[in-house]
Amino acid sequence: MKVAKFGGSSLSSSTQLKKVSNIIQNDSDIGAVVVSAPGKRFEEDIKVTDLLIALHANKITGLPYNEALDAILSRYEEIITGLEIDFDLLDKFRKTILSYLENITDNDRLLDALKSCGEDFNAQMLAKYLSQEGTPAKYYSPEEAGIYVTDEASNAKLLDESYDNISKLKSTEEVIVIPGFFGMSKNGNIVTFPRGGSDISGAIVARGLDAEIYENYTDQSHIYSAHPGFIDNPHAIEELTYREMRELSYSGFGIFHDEALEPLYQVKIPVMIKNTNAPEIEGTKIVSKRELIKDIPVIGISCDVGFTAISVKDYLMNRQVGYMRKLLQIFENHRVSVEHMPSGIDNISIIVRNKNLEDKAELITEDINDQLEPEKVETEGDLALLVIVGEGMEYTVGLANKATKALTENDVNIRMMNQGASESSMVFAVKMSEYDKALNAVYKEYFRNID
Ligand SMILES: Nc1ncnc2c1ncn2[C@@H]1O[C@H](COP(=O)(O)OP(=O)(O)O)[C@@H](O)[C@H]1O
Ligand SMILES: N[C@@H](CC(=O)OP(=O)(O)O)C(=O)O
Repeated sequence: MKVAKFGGSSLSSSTQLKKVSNIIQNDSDIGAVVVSAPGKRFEEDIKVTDLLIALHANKITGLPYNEALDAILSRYEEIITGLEIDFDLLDKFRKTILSYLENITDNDRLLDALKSCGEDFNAQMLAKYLSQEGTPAKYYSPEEAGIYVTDEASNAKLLDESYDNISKLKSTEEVIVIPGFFGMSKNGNIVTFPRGGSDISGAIVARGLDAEIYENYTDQSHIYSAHPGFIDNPHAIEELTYREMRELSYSGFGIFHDEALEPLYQVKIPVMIKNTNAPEIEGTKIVSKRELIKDIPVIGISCDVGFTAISVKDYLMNRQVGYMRKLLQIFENHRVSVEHMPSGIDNISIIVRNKNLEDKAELITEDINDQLEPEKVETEGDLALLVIVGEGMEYTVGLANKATKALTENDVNIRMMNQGASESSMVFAVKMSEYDKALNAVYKEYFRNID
């Protein structure tokens, strides 16, 4: 049995929902479907999840919200009309949103409940349409499916008992349709996963139902070796491992959520990335282990922007026992998580994401000066990280040299570099303004002779 997850780009309009329905009807192995909210129909369009977030912002700041509500409902009206399904659904959706707005007093809880509507309504519409088209389908809310999560708003983590609950759905005769992106806490709150989290829901359902394969449908036929928005005609990856995918999606490959691999890797359910607009193309497979390809040690190069390096220089740092612990403690005290820490004998750089650092750089610097009394503390913002990933890198000599050569020849100033302990990744920090140039230079160096 397969579990198929369809992303926002696959469900952005009635035309897209019809394609999704065709895929399900033509593949009797698909036993369960997880859906996202309607995504963008064109470049400047707004995802329904973002419209719901805007509605919430209006509500909590006391601004009128009727226009925001109408913008959301008009997306569903187009789909209901195009699919010619029961028009009463639209009234039901309006009442659901209004009841959340009227009854949920806590702002964070209200945000999660509103965000959940995007996927929840899509799942109800798809189940109706499939049944109408002759493929009996049954909608299950996450609560009905037994998807229970922790109670921290917008940061759901799955409770393990959910897998047993979901497995009870195995005997369902109809195609199961479940909304992605949220679960229910034991306190009865709707709690969403982080953004892009329908991929996580899909993985959870695949594991709960012991699926043979988890198909993840999007608007690309493959995962490419670099973001197709930045590299022309990038190399299409046939197969990559969970470990490679996690590194790449954590650092910029937005096509599949890095946390969606966690439910899968122990039970080794493979993931197929497929295109809703071209389902006949096989796609990219994510597996627990793969054959290494001799001439392709690097599988992908991702690039992510918005980092700051806080660098500390202290003579004989290496001789001071507990120095790193004290330094890291300062970041922990400010609740800032650390991404990388390249170091030398007398210096160390702590690299953090700007969105986690917020405006705490000065306070952290003050604490470092007070508690460690180093020679110098420097902060450099506006950095981008280039992450080069491949299980084959461990066995190939001269790969770092290739990257530094390409960057130097293209006048890109390398601010820092770090080789992961696993030897299956390397990280280069460059100025944010140079990341496009850096990515193109390094990509060409590794993939010049590979189509
Ligand atoms: N290496 C990559 N290969 C393919 N797509 C990528 C890659 N990196 C980023 N993307 C982006 O991921 C997008 C698909 O992910 P997402 O927007 O989450 O889709 P969906 O709405 O289907 O869930 C693509 O349109 C593409 O812009
Ligand atoms: N709709 C949610 C969850 C999600 O996974 O969406 P998508 O499949 O479009 O990435 C979001 O926009 O974050």
